[in-house]
Amino acid sequence: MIVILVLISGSIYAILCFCGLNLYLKISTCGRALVDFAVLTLSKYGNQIHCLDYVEALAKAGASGFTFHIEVSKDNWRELIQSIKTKGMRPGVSLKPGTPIEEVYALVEDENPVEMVLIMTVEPGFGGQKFMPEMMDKVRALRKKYPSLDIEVDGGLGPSTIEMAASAGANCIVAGSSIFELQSRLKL
Ligand SMILES: O=C(CO)[C@H](O)[C@H](O)COP(=O)(O)O
Repeated sequence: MIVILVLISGSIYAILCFCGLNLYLKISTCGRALVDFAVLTLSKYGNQIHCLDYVEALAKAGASGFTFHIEVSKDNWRELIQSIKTKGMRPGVSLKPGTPIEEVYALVEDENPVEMVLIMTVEPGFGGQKFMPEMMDKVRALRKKYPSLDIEVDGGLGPSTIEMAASAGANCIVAGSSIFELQSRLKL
Protein backbone atom coordinates (compact mmCIF):
# COMPACT_ATOMS: atom_id res chain seq x y z
CA MET A 1 0.00 0.00 0.00
CA ILE A 2 1.23 3.50 -0.82
CA VAL A 3 0.20 6.42 1.37
CA ILE A 4 0.81 9.99 0.27
CA LEU A 5 0.31 12.76 2.80
CA VAL A 6 0.59 16.41 1.85
CA LEU A 7 0.20 19.44 4.10
CA ILE A 8 -0.63 22.82 2.58
CA SER A 9 -1.65 25.85 4.62
CA GLY A 10 -3.11 23.83 7.46
CA SER A 11 -4.93 21.28 5.30
CA ILE A 12 -3.85 17.67 4.95
CA TYR A 13 -4.51 15.63 1.84
CA ALA A 14 -3.99 11.84 1.95
CA ILE A 15 -4.11 9.36 -0.90
CA LEU A 16 -3.99 5.63 -0.13
CA CYS A 17 -3.31 3.25 -3.02
CA PHE A 18 -3.60 -0.52 -2.60
CA CYS A 19 -4.96 -3.57 -4.42
CA GLY A 20 -5.90 -1.51 -7.45
CA LEU A 21 -8.10 0.71 -5.30
CA ASN A 22 -7.44 4.36 -4.57
CA LEU A 23 -8.85 5.86 -1.40
CA TYR A 24 -8.82 9.63 -1.28
CA LEU A 25 -8.95 11.38 2.07
CA LYS A 26 -9.28 15.10 2.19
CA ILE A 27 -8.56 16.38 5.65
CA SER A 28 -9.14 19.98 6.56
CA THR A 29 -8.39 21.47 9.93
CA CYS A 30 -10.55 24.58 9.68
CA GLY A 31 -12.26 24.74 13.07
CA ARG A 32 -12.88 21.03 13.48
CA ALA A 33 -11.47 17.92 11.90
CA LEU A 34 -13.13 17.24 8.60
CA VAL A 35 -12.42 14.20 6.55
CA ASP A 36 -14.20 13.41 3.34
CA PHE A 37 -13.81 9.95 2.02
CA ALA A 38 -14.52 8.72 -1.47
CA VAL A 39 -14.21 5.21 -2.78
CA LEU A 40 -13.31 5.58 -6.42
CA THR A 41 -14.10 2.85 -8.88
CA LEU A 42 -11.24 3.27 -11.23
CA SER A 43 -9.84 -0.22 -11.55
CA LYS A 44 -10.82 -3.70 -12.53
CA TYR A 45 -11.51 -4.31 -8.84
CA GLY A 46 -14.11 -1.53 -8.79
CA ASN A 47 -17.16 -3.73 -8.90
CA GLN A 48 -15.96 -5.71 -5.89
CA ILE A 49 -15.74 -2.70 -3.60
CA HIS A 50 -18.10 -2.80 -0.64
CA CYS A 51 -18.34 0.71 0.73
CA LEU A 52 -20.01 -0.55 3.90
CA ASP A 53 -16.75 -2.24 4.87
CA TYR A 54 -15.08 1.17 5.21
CA VAL A 55 -17.68 3.06 7.25
CA GLU A 56 -16.59 2.01 10.71
CA ALA A 57 -12.88 2.50 10.07
CA LEU A 58 -13.37 5.97 8.65
CA ALA A 59 -15.65 6.99 11.51
CA LYS A 60 -13.06 5.76 14.02
CA ALA A 61 -10.39 7.74 12.18
CA GLY A 62 -12.45 10.90 12.73
CA ALA A 63 -14.16 11.33 9.39
CA SER A 64 -17.13 13.67 9.39
CA GLY A 65 -18.20 12.94 5.82
CA PHE A 66 -18.38 9.75 3.75
CA THR A 67 -19.00 9.96 0.00
CA PHE A 68 -19.69 6.76 -1.90
CA HIS A 69 -20.03 6.10 -5.60
CA ILE A 70 -23.52 5.22 -6.79
CA GLU A 71 -22.05 2.86 -9.41
CA VAL A 72 -20.97 0.39 -6.72
CA SER A 73 -23.80 1.03 -4.27
CA LYS A 74 -26.95 0.57 -6.33
CA ASP A 75 -28.12 -2.39 -4.25
CA ASN A 76 -27.36 -1.13 -0.76
CA TRP A 77 -27.37 2.69 -0.70
CA ARG A 78 -30.12 2.90 1.92
CA GLU A 79 -28.18 0.64 4.28
CA LEU A 80 -25.02 2.60 3.53
CA ILE A 81 -26.60 6.00 4.25
CA GLN A 82 -28.04 4.67 7.50
CA SER A 83 -24.71 3.23 8.56
CA ILE A 84 -22.85 6.47 7.72
CA LYS A 85 -25.35 8.55 9.72
CA THR A 86 -25.35 6.13 12.64
CA LYS A 87 -21.59 6.61 12.85
CA GLY A 88 -22.08 10.37 13.00
CA MET A 89 -20.87 11.16 9.48
CA ARG A 90 -22.45 13.14 6.68
CA PRO A 91 -23.40 10.98 3.69
CA GLY A 92 -22.64 12.05 0.13
CA VAL A 93 -23.00 10.31 -3.20
CA SER A 94 -20.71 10.63 -6.19
CA LEU A 95 -21.22 9.79 -9.84
CA LYS A 96 -18.86 9.18 -12.72
CA PRO A 97 -19.11 11.20 -15.96
CA GLY A 98 -20.98 8.43 -17.81
CA THR A 99 -23.62 7.99 -15.11
CA PRO A 100 -26.88 9.86 -15.72
CA ILE A 101 -27.79 12.43 -13.07
CA GLU A 102 -31.23 10.85 -12.66
CA GLU A 103 -29.54 7.97 -10.83
CA VAL A 104 -29.01 10.09 -7.71
CA TYR A 105 -32.47 11.66 -7.49
CA ALA A 106 -33.85 8.82 -5.37
CA LEU A 107 -31.00 9.23 -2.89
CA VAL A 108 -31.61 12.96 -2.50
CA GLU A 109 -35.37 12.51 -2.15
CA ASP A 110 -35.32 9.53 0.19
CA GLU A 111 -36.68 10.01 3.71
CA ASN A 112 -33.14 9.33 4.89
CA PRO A 113 -31.28 11.24 2.16
CA VAL A 114 -27.69 11.97 1.20
CA GLU A 115 -26.63 15.51 2.10
CA MET A 116 -24.23 16.15 -0.76
CA VAL A 117 -23.86 15.11 -4.41
CA LEU A 118 -20.38 15.01 -5.94
CA ILE A 119 -20.32 15.27 -9.72
CA MET A 120 -17.06 13.96 -11.17
CA THR A 121 -15.85 16.30 -13.90
CA VAL A 122 -13.12 13.83 -14.92
CA GLU A 123 -13.00 10.03 -14.90
CA PRO A 124 -12.02 8.95 -11.37
CA GLY A 125 -8.42 7.85 -11.15
CA PHE A 126 -5.84 10.55 -10.97
CA GLY A 127 -5.30 14.27 -10.84
CA GLY A 128 -4.26 16.51 -13.70
CA GLN A 129 -7.03 15.55 -16.10
CA LYS A 130 -8.99 17.95 -18.26
CA PHE A 131 -12.22 19.40 -16.88
CA MET A 132 -15.32 18.16 -18.74
CA PRO A 133 -17.56 21.21 -19.28
CA GLU A 134 -20.41 19.02 -20.48
CA MET A 135 -20.80 17.83 -16.87
CA MET A 136 -22.19 21.28 -16.05
CA ASP A 137 -25.53 20.13 -17.47
CA LYS A 138 -25.73 17.73 -14.53
CA VAL A 139 -24.88 20.50 -12.07
CA ARG A 140 -27.54 22.79 -13.57
CA ALA A 141 -30.19 20.07 -13.49
CA LEU A 142 -29.40 19.26 -9.87
CA ARG A 143 -29.33 22.89 -8.74
CA LYS A 144 -32.65 23.60 -10.46
CA LYS A 145 -34.28 20.64 -8.76
CA TYR A 146 -32.67 21.08 -5.32
CA PRO A 147 -31.92 24.76 -4.58
CA SER A 148 -30.33 24.13 -1.17
CA LEU A 149 -28.43 20.91 -1.86
CA ASP A 150 -24.64 20.83 -1.45
CA ILE A 151 -23.20 20.14 -4.91
CA GLU A 152 -19.50 19.39 -5.23
CA VAL A 153 -17.45 19.08 -8.43
CA ASP A 154 -14.15 17.23 -8.69
CA GLY A 155 -11.62 17.17 -11.50
CA GLY A 156 -9.77 19.82 -13.48
CA LEU A 157 -10.96 22.68 -11.29
CA GLY A 158 -8.83 25.81 -11.17
CA PRO A 159 -8.86 29.50 -12.10
CA SER A 160 -10.03 28.83 -15.65
CA THR A 161 -12.92 26.49 -14.79
CA ILE A 162 -14.17 27.45 -11.33
CA GLU A 163 -16.45 30.18 -12.66
CA MET A 164 -18.14 27.70 -14.99
CA ALA A 165 -18.78 25.34 -12.09
CA ALA A 166 -19.97 28.06 -9.71
CA SER A 167 -22.34 29.63 -12.21
CA ALA A 168 -23.82 26.23 -13.02
CA GLY A 169 -24.67 25.87 -9.33
CA ALA A 170 -21.79 24.04 -7.65
CA ASN A 171 -21.03 25.33 -4.14
CA CYS A 172 -18.00 23.18 -3.35
CA ILE A 173 -14.99 22.23 -5.45
CA VAL A 174 -12.13 19.77 -5.19
CA ALA A 175 -8.90 21.18 -6.55
CA GLY A 176 -5.64 19.24 -6.75
CA SER A 177 -3.32 20.18 -9.58
CA SER A 178 -4.21 23.86 -9.63
CA ILE A 179 -3.16 24.15 -5.97
CA PHE A 180 -0.09 21.92 -6.15
CA GLU A 181 1.14 23.55 -9.34
CA LEU A 182 0.74 26.96 -7.79
CA GLN A 183 2.69 25.77 -4.76
CA SER A 184 5.55 24.55 -6.95
CA ARG A 185 5.56 27.76 -8.95
CA LEU A 186 5.71 29.79 -5.74
CA LYS A 187 8.72 27.78 -4.58
CA LEU A 188 10.68 28.62 -7.76
O1 LIG B 1 -9.91 12.48 -7.42
C1 LIG B 1 -9.74 12.91 -8.52
C2 LIG B 1 -9.69 12.03 -9.70
O2 LIG B 1 -9.92 10.74 -9.29
C3 LIG B 1 -9.61 14.37 -8.68
O3 LIG B 1 -9.84 14.73 -9.95
C4 LIG B 1 -8.40 14.96 -8.10
O4 LIG B 1 -8.19 14.65 -6.78
C5 LIG B 1 -8.42 16.44 -8.27
O5 LIG B 1 -7.32 16.69 -8.98
P1 LIG B 1 -7.20 17.75 -10.13
O6 LIG B 1 -7.57 19.06 -9.53
O7 LIG B 1 -5.77 17.64 -10.50
O8 LIG B 1 -8.13 17.34 -11.23
